[in-house]
Amino acid sequence: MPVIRTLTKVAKQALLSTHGCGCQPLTVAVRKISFSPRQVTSDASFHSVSFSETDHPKVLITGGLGQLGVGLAKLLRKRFGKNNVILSDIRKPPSSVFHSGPFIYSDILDYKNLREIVVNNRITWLVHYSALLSAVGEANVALARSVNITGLHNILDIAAEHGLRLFVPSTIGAFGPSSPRDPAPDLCVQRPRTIYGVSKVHAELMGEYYQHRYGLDFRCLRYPGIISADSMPGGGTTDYAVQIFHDAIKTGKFECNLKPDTRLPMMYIDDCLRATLEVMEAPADTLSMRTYNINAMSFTPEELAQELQKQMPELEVTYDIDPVRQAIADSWPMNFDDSNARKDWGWKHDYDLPELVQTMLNSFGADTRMVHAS
Ligand SMILES: NC(=O)c1ccc[n+]([C@@H]2O[C@H](COP(=O)([O-])OP(=O)(O)OC[C@H]3O[C@@H](n4cnc5c(N)ncnc54)[C@H](O)[C@@H]3O)[C@@H](O)[C@H]2O)c1
Ligand SMILES: C[C@@H](O)[C@H](N)C(=O)O
Repeated sequence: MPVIRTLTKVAKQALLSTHGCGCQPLTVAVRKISFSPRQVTSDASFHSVSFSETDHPKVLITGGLGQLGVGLAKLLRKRFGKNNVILSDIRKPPSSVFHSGPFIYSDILDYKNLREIVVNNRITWLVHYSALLSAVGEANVALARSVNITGLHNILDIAAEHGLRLFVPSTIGAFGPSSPRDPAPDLCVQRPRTIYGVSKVHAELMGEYYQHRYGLDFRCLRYPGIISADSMPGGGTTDYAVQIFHDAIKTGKFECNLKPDTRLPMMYIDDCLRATLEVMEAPADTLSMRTYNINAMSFTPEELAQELQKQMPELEVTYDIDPVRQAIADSWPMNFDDSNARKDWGWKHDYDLPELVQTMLNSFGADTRMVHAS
């Protein structure tokens, strides 16, 4: 590829001018030079902006209006200050979000616009949440390929060019039917059968490649299905585990689109967002790898319903299986081995199934009483 050829030439020239003999391995020289994988000319002068240890990061979150972004912004703003965390998306923010801190329009398919945002706001950390999830991805493969793969390429190049610390979430969906399922370790066969999963394996590999090749500070967690009370999921296979709370409280009934014995790894949103902050703050030398599984609990729809029924005995759960979602779920791990995250940077979850159910019901207030009474 011409870009790679140009980069190799630049790297070789830099190597020769710095070390004379040029006897160091090329990869070492490449890591030391903060050049961009895109838009590099042979006479470009490379420099990186340095920040003092006490500076807070300046964070940009892409795809920030989905299930996870607003909660992450809240957590990061508490830690780094309101104005140091910018939420972005292509959708119009609700007024509560718009008034809670900086929000900006950003389409990750628009490379120049992304670069302008990073430069003008002196961004140092990028959290890349934009994606099409597993079920909506299967319904629109072309768009999923574009957002999840082309969009990621833009993000990687911007991050490498501007020396950003980059977080890209991966997922249980990055595994497939030939992966070990109970539990899935960090390193094993990954042959997912969805465009979502394929794009996430691609993201893991590209991020790690950019880390080795260009010194990009890439960090990635494979999230389980995430459960939250005040934000709705964006079209995934694990959505049922959020919807059940809404329907239980509103109507006392829930129709599940997965079979009662479909076991999947799940996590309460607070654990997920805290893990994200923790891995972003972890000193680089504690990270023996750049893509980690994180785990909390693992349950089936039947087990979740039973836990809910302890507090809402009248809850009726029926099953009407969605074949697309069921096939996806059947190809995913039932459990995650996250021992490397626990060992390397001290990952520890707070919420198991009983605490999750209690916390979700508490978030919905006293509404459970209405169902009990009806
Ligand atoms: N929620 C989960 O259970 C879960 C589990 C594993 C991994 N993840 C990952 O975490 C990240 C966030 O997940 P989420 O649940 O908040 O997703 P979501 O589907 O709720 O939100 C994704 C956001 O991306 C935005 N988006 C779409 N196209 C865009 C574009 N061209 N430019 C900019 N933004 C665009 C959408 O408007 C949306 O707000 C995703 O990468 C997802 O793969 C989520
Ligand atoms: C698991 C995760 O990646 C997402 N919630 C999905 O089901 O697609």
